[in-house]
Amino acid sequence: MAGEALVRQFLDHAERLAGARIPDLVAADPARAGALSLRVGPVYANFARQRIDAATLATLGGLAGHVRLSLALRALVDGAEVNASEGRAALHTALRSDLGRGDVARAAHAEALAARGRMAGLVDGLRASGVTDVINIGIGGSDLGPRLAVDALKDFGDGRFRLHFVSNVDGSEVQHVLRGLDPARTAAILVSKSFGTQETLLNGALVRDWLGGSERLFAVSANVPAAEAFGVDPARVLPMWDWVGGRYSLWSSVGFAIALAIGMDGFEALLAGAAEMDAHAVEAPLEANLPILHALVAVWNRNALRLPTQAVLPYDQRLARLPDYLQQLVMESLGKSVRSDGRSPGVATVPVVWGGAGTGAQHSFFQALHQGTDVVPADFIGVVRPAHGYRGNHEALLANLLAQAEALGNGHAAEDPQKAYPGNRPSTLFLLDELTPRSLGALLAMYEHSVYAQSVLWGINAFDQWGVELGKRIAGELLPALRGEGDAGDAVTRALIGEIRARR
Ligand SMILES: O=P(O)(O)OC[C@H]1O[C@](O)(CO)[C@@H](O)[C@@H]1O
Repeated sequence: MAGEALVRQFLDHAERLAGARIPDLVAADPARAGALSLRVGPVYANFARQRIDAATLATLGGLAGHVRLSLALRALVDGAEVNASEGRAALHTALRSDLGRGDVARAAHAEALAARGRMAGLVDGLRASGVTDVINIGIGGSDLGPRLAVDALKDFGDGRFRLHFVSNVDGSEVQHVLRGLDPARTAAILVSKSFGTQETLLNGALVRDWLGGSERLFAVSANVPAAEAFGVDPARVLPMWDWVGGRYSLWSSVGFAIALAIGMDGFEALLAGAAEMDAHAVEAPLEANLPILHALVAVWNRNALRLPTQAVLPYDQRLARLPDYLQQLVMESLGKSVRSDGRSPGVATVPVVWGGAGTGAQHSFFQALHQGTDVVPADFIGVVRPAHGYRGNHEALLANLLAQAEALGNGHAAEDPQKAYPGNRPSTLFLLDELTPRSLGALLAMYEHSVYAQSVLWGINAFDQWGVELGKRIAGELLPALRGEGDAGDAVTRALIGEIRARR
């Protein structure tokens, strides 16, 4: 079907479903809960509480076919130049899968395996040393992925190392981390794809000097000469490549801290979980493809229901950092208002991603989710089998998870309007059998593929981030002015600099 006809259909469905109520959709079809669910390895997803129906999904599937989503996924893993503005591939899948066809993908996979072998050697060396504490110094993708995985997978480590993270250029963070550590028993990993990031270089220099030498200084970078010039021994520099985006990089040597926390076997299991999702994303038909379904629902919520934000609500304290991680993955990837071909997408793109872990979040922002004027679609993520023996707690956690999705969807009538719940608030519910390296890998890869699929549907580049450059440049120009060396900034900034300087 031609594109315009599909868009017309999409708009017709949007109008039809604008008035539809989730409880009615559920009541109308006894098979809905099963029909709108999908399992891929350890990840189960249920879309029955989304404001969609079979006809909508057929049209969305038509749109996916129209933009050749399956071919686009294949092009991604094969190493096509999907990052057009930088003339690069985005081969994060090659870090964990050998799905890619052709020389480019195969060469990338071979390089990834070689780097992983070197990383395993460094892990062994550190384990055999007297080091007790390791600091990961990096920001954005060089921080959020390792931080999330180290936190989420604590139960899988033997506790050989205490892992610490420093990302902010705010000196309080590094001060608090260094306090109480012994430089003679601490190692630091500088993680920076570019090795040009202000925060990481400043913090890295502080820690390098604090360590009093470079024997316990490691680096992960695509800019090996800069890491060496910084004083890191080449034997302790692990490679990165321009074909891996920072926010897609935890599967590379950027995951060194993860391997230190859970061992190489655990790290390999994380990659295997992601590889399972890669194979599914590339091979499953559109209508039974979890990341594609997730992406179609995201586009539906953004463009048909016009919902401006998206909540991520893990019901597992170990996943408390997932909203932060997904904020970068989604918002840096999809925060674009120009298509790759230079045209306007013509529709809204990225939602604001936010969230927090249940049940704590229930006692902070859930009031607004239930009765606020904006409808916020949510991804709930629960874990069936806990890693602790407190059965009563876990049952209460799961009961809360199920209750919140039901309450948001169905609402509740009351005579007193203050006490009424409008409901009709869509959500997707994920269940992991257990939180393991494998299931975490599969879940994160699901989000990566969904983000890429959304970018293809909108025609935007998911792999560049030009929007972060201007602020960095201006900060560089303001630095001398803050020190009192000349003038910079506009009238407001100059007034603010004056205020700061007067109070120093
Ligand atoms: O790993 P690097 O090069 O230090 O970059 C850190 C982060 O900075 C960004 O480039 C944004 O400023 C992210 O995309 C990236 O993850």
